[in-house]
Amino acid sequence: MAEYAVKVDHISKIYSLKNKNNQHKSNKRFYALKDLSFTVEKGDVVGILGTNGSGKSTLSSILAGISDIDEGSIEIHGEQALIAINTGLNVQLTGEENIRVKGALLGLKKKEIQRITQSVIDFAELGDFLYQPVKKYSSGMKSRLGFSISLALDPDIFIVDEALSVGDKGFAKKCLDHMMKLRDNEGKTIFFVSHSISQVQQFCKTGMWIEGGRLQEMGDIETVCAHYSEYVDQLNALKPKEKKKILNEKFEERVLPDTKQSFFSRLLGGL
Ligand SMILES: Nc1ncnc2c1ncn2[C@@H]1O[C@H](COP(=O)(O)OP(=O)(O)OP(=O)(O)O)[C@@H](O)[C@H]1O
Repeated sequence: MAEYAVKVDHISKIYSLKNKNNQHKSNKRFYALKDLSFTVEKGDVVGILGTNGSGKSTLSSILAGISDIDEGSIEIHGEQALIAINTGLNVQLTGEENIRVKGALLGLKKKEIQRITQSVIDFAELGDFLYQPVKKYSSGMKSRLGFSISLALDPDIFIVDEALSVGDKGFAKKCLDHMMKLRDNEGKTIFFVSHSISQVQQFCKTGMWIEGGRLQEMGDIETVCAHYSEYVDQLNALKPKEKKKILNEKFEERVLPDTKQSFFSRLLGGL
């Protein structure tokens, strides 16, 4: 049996960019993630850091098996669950129906679905809202439901993408305490995406810093958090004009050269 939970080998994710008028996809392509390689051992708790648009959610959905990769390969050992804002819930259905649908999709028996429902009732503390359509939930309530369903399904690998940022502080603490128990007593593998450096530092063993779609640094949580904080402070200290210039350069580095040649360049190439 492999000792690692995840092995990622030179993966990239490419998106097509739309033209300015937003009507058609252009032939410009963009690296949301570029050439990432890393291994995560079973039982590790990895905090994923990075500024806006750096690629954290893209990586989360790849690790959860929801999004494909365009280059490289990925090996996952164990069942994964993504816990993210607005993911995995059908808003037309009630909370309780969402549990039943999820259970049925996973091929669970009626008794197991009942156990999960009870566990969600106890953990989410949504009261009668569990029987209301999810479209009537606040974002914090959706987070409570999504989190509680994933905990009850008991996967091997949790991918928590900013899911605690919308709930109230009490619920966030309850979730973190619960995940700490899973980390310490059950050796679950956890990926934890958050903009709260202190939360990541407190909870995770390993730090992963993604910047501009690339893996900037991975290692001991204290070191990675210190380097990332320093970078954010430096970025924030820049004048708006300088900051804009750097962000534009970083964006251009991620754009692939046009693959489709214009009519004239094809004509000239043929000469
Ligand atoms: N479906 C898509 N089509 C085109 N581009 C996309 C798509 N999804 C994400 N991107 C782009 O890929 C890049 C990485 O996005 P991602 O959501 O992974 O960043 P992030 O680090 O999670 O950001 P944030 O901290 O703001 O949540 C961004 O530039 C984003 O605009």
